[in-house]
Amino acid sequence: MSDARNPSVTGAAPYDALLLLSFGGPEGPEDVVPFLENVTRGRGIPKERLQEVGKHYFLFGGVSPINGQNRELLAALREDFAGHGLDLPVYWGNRNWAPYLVDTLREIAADGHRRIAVLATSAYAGYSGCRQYRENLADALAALAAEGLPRPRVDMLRHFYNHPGFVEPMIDATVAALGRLPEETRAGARLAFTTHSIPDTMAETSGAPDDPARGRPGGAYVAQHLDVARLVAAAVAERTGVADRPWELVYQSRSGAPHVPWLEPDICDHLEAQHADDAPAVVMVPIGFVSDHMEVKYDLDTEAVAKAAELGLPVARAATVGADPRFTAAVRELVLERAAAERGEPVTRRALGTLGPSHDVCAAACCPNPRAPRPAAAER
Ligand SMILES: CC1=C(CCC(=O)O)c2cc3nc(cc4[nH]c(cc5[nH]c(cc1n2)c(C)c5CCC(=O)O)c(CCC(=O)O)c4C)C(CCC(=O)O)=C3C
Ligand SMILES: [Fe+2]
Repeated sequence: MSDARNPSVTGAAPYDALLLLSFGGPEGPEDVVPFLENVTRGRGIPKERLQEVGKHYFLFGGVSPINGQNRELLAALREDFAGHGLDLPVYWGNRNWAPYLVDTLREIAADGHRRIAVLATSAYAGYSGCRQYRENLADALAALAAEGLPRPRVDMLRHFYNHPGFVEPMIDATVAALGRLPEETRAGARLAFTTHSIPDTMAETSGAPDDPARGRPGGAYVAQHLDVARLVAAAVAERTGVADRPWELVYQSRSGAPHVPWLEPDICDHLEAQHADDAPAVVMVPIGFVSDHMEVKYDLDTEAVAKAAELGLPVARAATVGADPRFTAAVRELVLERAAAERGEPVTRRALGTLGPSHDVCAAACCPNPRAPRPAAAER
């Protein structure tokens, strides 16, 4: 018997598995070049940029922290689900490194699962965090079909950038980072919210076709980040009693050819400008990332920290959400919410800020591929 008011009884039906879908990263020096080849296949990233990024990985022994973090998240999700009577197996597959998505989907199919909820480890709209994952799913499903295997139906869970379980840990992390600054700089310290830079054109076309931000400078990608930045800044103001602390949304990890415009300013240029403007200190808050992977470890903790040291500007970096129990609870909530919606039951979709919950099912024109249209799964 199912009871719509009690998720632990109703469970996640119609879903019979959750797939954690992520980027993947190298796990040793010999993995670095093949990993980068996987990432950049057909993307026109200059060779010099690839050599440069390869160096970032070699600096850390050729090991990206991202796979370890996903293993932690996977374990935390399983524990959270078990602790709340949610009997739903959780699988993990990546776009660019083992365990590869296609292998995980084969395993899911072999285990008899036919309807899968998918959580991409990417909080915001945009080609890289939305459609590209759905293209990867379409490719993997096509490979299963070619092998004569049953293809599970896959549904992507909505973007979680404004879910309280994602935003609240960031507020705590920002307050904690302020506390690590020299005491006399804390009240005047400024906040630099950082995210992955993307090409301007990719930003402008990000989001659903009927999203009011679509087509405006920065599109849904920037609008969503600004909403989160405002939320965190307002909560931090309340918690610290500093009402007018300056903040800005800035970017990092730019790649691509120099003549192609990408979102700016870069975090390092921003630190220089803050120093020139007599900022006593800056807290870098990586709101664009769900865990401390290479973008955070190198571009912020190594490069931006070195820039700040050169300037004599005190900086601290706020922690990412990682496997915070509020985040694993949010994932459980998103699964149960979508499952209820698929069963045709009324649902409450929790979301902070001004933009409301993101759509459940992407339109065919959501977050278009900047190069050429390709088949994508999980869309109307
Ligand atoms: C929006 C966004 C996110 C955040 C959302 C999300 O998390 O999904 C993200 C995450 C990540 N990006 C990552 C790594 C890389 N991204 C690259 C290249 C690119 N990223 C882009 C965008 C994004 N990327 C774009 C527009 C490109 C240009 C090429 C293209 O048009 O696709 C390249 C190529 C070399 C370079 O130029 O950097 C690498 C190695 C890793 C793994 C880190 C680790 O190993 O720990 C993660 C989590
Ligand atoms: Fe990236």
